[in-house]
Amino acid sequence: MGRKFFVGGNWKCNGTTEEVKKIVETLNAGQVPSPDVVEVVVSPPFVFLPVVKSSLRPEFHVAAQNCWVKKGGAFTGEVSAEMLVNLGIPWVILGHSERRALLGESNEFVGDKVAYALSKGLKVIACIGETLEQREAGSTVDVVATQTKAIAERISDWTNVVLAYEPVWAIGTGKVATPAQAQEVHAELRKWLHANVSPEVAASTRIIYGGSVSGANCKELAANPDVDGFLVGGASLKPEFIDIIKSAEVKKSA
Ligand SMILES: O=C(CO)COP(=O)(O)O
Repeated sequence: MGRKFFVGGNWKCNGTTEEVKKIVETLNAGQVPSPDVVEVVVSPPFVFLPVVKSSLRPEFHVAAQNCWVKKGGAFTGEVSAEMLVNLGIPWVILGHSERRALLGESNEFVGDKVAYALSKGLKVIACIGETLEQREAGSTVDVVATQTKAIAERISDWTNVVLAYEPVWAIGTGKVATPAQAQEVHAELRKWLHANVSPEVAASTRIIYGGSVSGANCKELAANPDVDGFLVGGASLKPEFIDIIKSAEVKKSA
């Protein structure tokens, strides 16, 4: 299997030049496990990608927070997958719930984006997750399976995909999923991949958790067998991100 622990930092729409410099300094000074144990990817806003890429320690990588669904052209305000490749940006986050909810990105649109980005050689952190209403209605597994299906139907190779389960009710709310809640959905997703894609893809695809992950709760979450890492929002802007990266050690000793 060998699913390497993955910790992503999604900076969202935050940061000034000065703040970005400070965050990078903190990341560069942090004592973290070796890249054999944990893969670290930080995702600043587009405008800061070049400076972060050039100043960040070399074993950490960068991700864009979005890209356009097809080849660039007359799409004002968009950034294409080709541009990210041209700048040497290896990763992109797609389908974040904030974009799904606020910008109306549908499952199909996200699936198309994932397929296009992969076809251009980008690695993709694909986000899925249910709202509170959906969870309370008992449809969590259906919702995340439908979101995953829209991706699975459009791609044939999962090697460069990390699936980020981010329950919407846990994002930016301080209300983290319990380790049992996270494990349950991750296990269901792996089961879905096993049945609908392949046993190999189910065994090798990293499924990471996002939603109010902090230095205080990361170890307990990381201890779950199907939690292969995190996508961190607010705490990725703070020094505690280093502690979250360190939670990879929990796997090593498991
Ligand atoms: O949306 C997230 C990461 O993509 C999670 O955000 P928070 O960690 O701030 O809840």
